[in-house]
Amino acid sequence: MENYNVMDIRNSQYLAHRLTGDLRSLLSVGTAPIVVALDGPSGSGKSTIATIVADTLNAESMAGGAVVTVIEGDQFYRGGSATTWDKWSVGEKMNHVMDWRCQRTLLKSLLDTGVGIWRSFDWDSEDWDTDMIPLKPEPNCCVATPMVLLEGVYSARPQLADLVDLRVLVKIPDAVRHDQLRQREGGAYGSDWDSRWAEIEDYYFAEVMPEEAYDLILALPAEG
Ligand SMILES: Nc1ncnc2c1ncn2[C@@H]1O[C@H](COP(=O)(O)OP(=O)(O)OP(=O)(O)O)[C@@H](O)[C@H]1O
Ligand SMILES: Nc1ccn([C@H]2C[C@H](O)[C@@H](COP(=O)(O)O)O2)c(=O)n1
Repeated sequence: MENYNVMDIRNSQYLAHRLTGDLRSLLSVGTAPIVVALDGPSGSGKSTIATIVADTLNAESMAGGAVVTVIEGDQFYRGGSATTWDKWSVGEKMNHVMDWRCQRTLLKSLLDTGVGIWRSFDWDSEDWDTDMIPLKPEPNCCVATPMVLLEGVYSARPQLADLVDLRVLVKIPDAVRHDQLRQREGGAYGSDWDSRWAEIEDYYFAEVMPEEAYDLILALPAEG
């Protein structure tokens, strides 16, 4: 019997397989470019799932060109210093943590012109935890493919709703998610992480985007 309460890459592969099937169907009926938001709490496996889905659908492409373009949500991180962060209300934190205006401009440009240009947060900068908000000097550029997959926590937020065709929530047991975060972040994942990031994620998934606000919940089957 499968155990869904332990960290196992097959669980992300299973979720990716399910999403791939749904997106394949959508691609056969939707008008390109179709915009999909892959949302879920930090560490739930969104990036891993998005990569598997895109690799699978792109490999199937008869014409040889990419079918799915993945845009990584953490490129839009704009959190700032802990001092500034602590002064904000939960709503202000949610509004600031990711630059949804930049995401909006990018998606709109992809839909209107077929091309999008933006600058990513520089996670390698010494200044990542300051109010300076370091951005990489060289811009990113992408062209619209039949499907654009914006992955990242808050990607299904109401401020982007008119540009998004399908809102997907990745839902895995919290204990597994915490193990995945611990694996990725190592020592950086501790009590500070919970107080700094989990508070707004909890607020967002309870008050702003509860499960019923999504078009698709990507969850592992109930055990039994
Ligand atoms: N099913 C899995 N089994 C084991 N490790 C996994 C699984 N899915 C993801 N991981 C690992 O867990 C970590 C978090 O996964 P990933 O980065 O895909 O999540 P995420 O939801 O995109 O996270 P964040 O939102 O914080 O960026 C990564 O180190 C990834 O390699
Ligand atoms: N080093 C850090 C610090 C903070 N985060 C936060 C920001 C989001 O709440 C979340 C990740 O967002 P996603 O990658 O899902 O778009 O965690 C972080 O990721 N890393």
